[in-house]
Amino acid sequence: MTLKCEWTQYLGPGSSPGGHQLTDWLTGVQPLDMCALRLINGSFGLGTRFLAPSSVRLVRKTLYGSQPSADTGTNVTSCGQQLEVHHSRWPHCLHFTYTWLRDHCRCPQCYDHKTYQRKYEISNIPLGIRPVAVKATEKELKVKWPDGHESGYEYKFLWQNTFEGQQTSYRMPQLPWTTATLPEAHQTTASFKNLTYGFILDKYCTVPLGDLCDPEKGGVKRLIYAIVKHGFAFISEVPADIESTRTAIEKVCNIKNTFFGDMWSMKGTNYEHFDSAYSTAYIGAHTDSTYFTQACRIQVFHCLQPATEGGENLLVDGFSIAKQFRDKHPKGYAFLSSEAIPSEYIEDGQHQVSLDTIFKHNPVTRNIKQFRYNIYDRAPLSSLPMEKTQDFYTHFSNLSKIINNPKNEYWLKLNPGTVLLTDNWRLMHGRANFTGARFMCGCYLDNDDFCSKARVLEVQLE
Ligand SMILES: C[N+](C)(C)CCCC[C@H](N)C(=O)O
Ligand SMILES: O=C(O)CCC(=O)C(=O)O
Repeated sequence: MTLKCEWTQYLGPGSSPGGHQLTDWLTGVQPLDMCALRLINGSFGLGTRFLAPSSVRLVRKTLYGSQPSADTGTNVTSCGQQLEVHHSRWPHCLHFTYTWLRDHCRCPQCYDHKTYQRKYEISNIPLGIRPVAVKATEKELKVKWPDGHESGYEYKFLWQNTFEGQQTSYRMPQLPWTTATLPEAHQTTASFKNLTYGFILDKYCTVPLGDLCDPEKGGVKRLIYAIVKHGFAFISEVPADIESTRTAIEKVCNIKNTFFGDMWSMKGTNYEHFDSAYSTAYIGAHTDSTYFTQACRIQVFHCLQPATEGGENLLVDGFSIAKQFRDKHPKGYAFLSSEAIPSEYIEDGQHQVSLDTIFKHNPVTRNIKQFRYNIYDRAPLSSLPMEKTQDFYTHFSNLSKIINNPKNEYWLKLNPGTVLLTDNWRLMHGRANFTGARFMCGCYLDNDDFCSKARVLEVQLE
């Protein structure tokens, strides 16, 4: 049951501080479930409102406040220059400063709904702006400004676009794993010793190519969902050649062109690029492109021809490593989250350099956003004063011990037909040394393009 409340239309700016008279604010009971709005500042009026009982209690508390009026009990407590809005479908109320509200006006004069761009000059908004009237309708919060301008805000817009609203918004869970907690079907191949050739595909992490091609089947969304959740996923039933791999990946996202090319391939014999990836050597767990200021986001591998012997791939979850390292070595975690380390890539015509930390965090939530770890591509350690270098080596080698713990190593054998996608901002990869004509192709996807695709498909990212 909800209550229908009616508030008088009075109240203009300049009234005395400490509250304003509201009369007949509670007039009846209605079985309606709508938004509730509480006037904090009390310098303007509201029209007919529908309030949930809990909101009515809030309103009463506010109206009677700390200094209830002896006569009518309808004074409004002044709580600063803001509105507090409570919607029956919100788990908590939200506060809005008037400047924020004016800045987020979505009327066609202020916002171009065709280009999704703002249209006004911010310095034209007086920072002390206050509305002359506020009204909460079923659909939106309406605000009238002193110059006659009117703004309307849908409640969904307000919830989705405030810091406070975002705190409780749904985010796709990222599930850090060790080999003990990998999705069940993967565990059979979790240890290098027990490696079964041709890993078992599991329904959580594998999307057949046909499901990517048919929009009805939602394959792209499922694939992205799995990559966000576990840091990796597979596309199965892909013809084992470079062009078919390209076509399959392009269903997901544009391919990123780097100096390795858009689609690249490695034979292990010809050193097409001067990097150990183009040899037959063992490569320990690492993330790629630490030498780019923005590392490639997704790493794609399609093994078109397996090795005669060896050549298995290794995956290690960097977010799980981050957690283990932070729990065991909090000082080391703080050090490697704040001290920047240079990385580089050098070959004929190329000298790529990037200076950044190993752990990177979302500047607002502080959650880990990226793990950058590559022992091979570290540049000379010129970013730290010599007196800090001993600390660096201590923390870095402690980190490396955790990375090399077999409980974090998931080894798998890639076979023609199944394409592996890993989140290179989270997962490390590596490979065993090999013999034979192993032929691997793949490509990278850019961070911005991949995240954009995820958002378009409504996968809520961190
Ligand atoms: C993947 N692909 C074969 C194109 C390049 C491999 C580059 C490896 C480089 N050391 C890095 O970690 O970025
Ligand atoms: O050959 C492989 O499977 C992986 C090579 C590698 O580590 C890389 O390309 O970064």
